[in-house]
Amino acid sequence: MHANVSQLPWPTLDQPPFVTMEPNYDFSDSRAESEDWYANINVPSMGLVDISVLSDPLVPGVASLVPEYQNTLAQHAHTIQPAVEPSYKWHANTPILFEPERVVADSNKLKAASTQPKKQFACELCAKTFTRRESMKNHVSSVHQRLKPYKCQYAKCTHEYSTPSDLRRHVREKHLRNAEKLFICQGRTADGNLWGCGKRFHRSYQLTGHWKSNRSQRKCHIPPDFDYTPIKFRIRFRSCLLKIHGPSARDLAVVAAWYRAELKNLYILNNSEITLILPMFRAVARSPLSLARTYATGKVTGQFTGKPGPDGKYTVTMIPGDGIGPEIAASVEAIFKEAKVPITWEPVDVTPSLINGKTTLPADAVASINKNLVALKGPLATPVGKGHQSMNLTLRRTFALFANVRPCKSVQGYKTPYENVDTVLIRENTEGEYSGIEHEIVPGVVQSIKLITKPASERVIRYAFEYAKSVNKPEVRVVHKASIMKLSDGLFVETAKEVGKEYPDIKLSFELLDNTSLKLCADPSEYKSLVMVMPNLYGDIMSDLSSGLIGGLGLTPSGNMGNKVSIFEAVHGSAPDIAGKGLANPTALLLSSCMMLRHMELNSHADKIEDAVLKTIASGPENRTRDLKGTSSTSHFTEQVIKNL
Ligand SMILES: NC(=O)C1=CN([C@@H]2O[C@H](COP(=O)(O)OP(=O)(O)OC[C@H]3O[C@@H](n4cnc5c(N)ncnc54)[C@H](O)[C@@H]3O)[C@@H](O)[C@H]2O)C=CC1
Ligand SMILES: O=C(O)CCC(=O)C(=O)O
Repeated sequence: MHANVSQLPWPTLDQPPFVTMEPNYDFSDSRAESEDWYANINVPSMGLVDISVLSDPLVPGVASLVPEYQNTLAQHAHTIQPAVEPSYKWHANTPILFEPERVVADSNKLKAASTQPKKQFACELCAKTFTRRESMKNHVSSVHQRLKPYKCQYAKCTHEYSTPSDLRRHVREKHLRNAEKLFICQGRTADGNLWGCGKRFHRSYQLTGHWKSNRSQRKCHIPPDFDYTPIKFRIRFRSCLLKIHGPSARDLAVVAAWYRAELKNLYILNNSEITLILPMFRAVARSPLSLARTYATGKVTGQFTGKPGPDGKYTVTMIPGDGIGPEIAASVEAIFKEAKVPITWEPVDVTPSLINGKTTLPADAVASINKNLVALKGPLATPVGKGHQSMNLTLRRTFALFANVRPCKSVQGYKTPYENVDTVLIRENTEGEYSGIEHEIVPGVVQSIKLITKPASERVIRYAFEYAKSVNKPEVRVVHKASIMKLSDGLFVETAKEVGKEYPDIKLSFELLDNTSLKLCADPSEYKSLVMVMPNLYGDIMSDLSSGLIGGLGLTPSGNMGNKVSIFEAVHGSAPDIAGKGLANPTALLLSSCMMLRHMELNSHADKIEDAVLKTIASGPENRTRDLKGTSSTSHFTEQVIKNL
């Protein structure tokens, strides 16, 4: 039978998958980390099984918390991928087949091999194996001596080592002595058993009665009666590195499923990955889980550099906007006040003025945004077919807000035809069809110029790649119509191909806009694992289309990102049909404000507000606004969010 692991049914989890423990094993012995060790203890083995099951959403959280680890993550992008339940990703180099015959064959091979002297000490830097540890060490020092590619990643630590195990030892001894809440679990599965060890971090768990230690020998023994009941895991372990070796894909799946159910953050990694990201885990283990950024913005550009005032509060420019703008802005302000967000709003007016025939922003508004570097904006109405240019576009051009990030995520508790929609598109925000270069050639004939430039295409496409990296999405998809607009969209596509070369770990794909529209409507699940990037108008349209998939424009936030300034706003417009009636849904602006808070690194406030908003929507139609088939007014919704804070 050849069944691919991903075809196995997702296991049911009535019981924890571990029953017995490996008694008194000294985990400080590095042999535990080599494949040969498993051969020694005669586990019928299909080889070292490395699976990369990552529970989203920690990776983006990690990346945002410790930017210097982004490279590490990028290097391992091929193995570190967010798991999309219920499938799991297996190590790229280790195709696993659920193949009982092979297990038997493998164990026969092992038995045969055990009669010969074993070459069980592998050089970690090349493929050579040795029968004696000393020979292996001699080989390392003579062949690889001068190479010290393994650098300690702790801040201010400059140690470099030639082997991963040396680096590992250094990290353990120098940096992890006082680690808290970090659990490294090394295990194997056989008949569903798992054993593990907290190494010498057990003290912080206070699992008294279960752990014995001999600190002088730096050893930790797991007594045979160690009780791994899930409740302890649930309480104690927030981040867990779990390494599983085993003969049965199903066992691995059960363990993975169990841990995913019990732990918010689970990574299953191979040895070298563990070494590399250990410090990162340590940082994360000490941080709130809330660092996971759901409505995230890319961290590459638009980094917020503002500083709080002497009162500890940040000043943020508030543009209430037109139509429903003031109503939804008031809702945000009320909720922020109750949530005690350390922000002082600086309201500004952006009524346009025509100076030398150009639509111009009021100088006060420009000064405020330049000073505060961040703004929250309600919708601004633009007259159709006449009158001033769009103030929305003027703002984006004035502050060079070149990338518009538009995430769109199903709202739990509000049912729509598709569940688990999770798309993100990045819209070029300064030119394209929105460049506003239009003229009448002769009466009845007008020309509108779609301006596409290489620099603008390049920066938004690079932003899309960096964004994909930071939220751990493996693919960037360029949405275009270069079949028709061969030069303009053609330039966008060609630029993407060039930029894509800088990101070999991220897949670059292309799709015609009409096809994307069809596919998004027919089944948006494919778009979960990628970031779309596209010229301006396409982004505008596709983001409204995406909003339709999750319940409408009242739900979708956005961020206009520049290198210095960023402005956050809902995707929707001023909704003149419901303005002043108390019917507006403030969710989109609230979620935009959460994006803004995360951009400002005020993550816990963002989480608190986002949770309260989503909880309110899920609580029933009486607390939902009319656009979500509810009966609530804007003010009632706001009160409920405040109650749920
Ligand atoms: N970024 C911005 O400030 C944008 C401004 N606009 C401007 O907004 C004005 C109105 O444009 P429309 O085409 O009508 O688009 P719109 O987005 O304002 O409204 C479209 C539909 O969605 C509903 N809707 C939108 N937001 C809602 C919310 N928060 N709660 C409940 N229902 C909501 C409206 O009632 C309407 O039925 C125009 O002047 C347009 O130029 C349009 C899009 C974006
Ligand atoms: O400025 C406007 O009226 C429309 C702006 C727009 O298309 C957008 O924000 O998506």
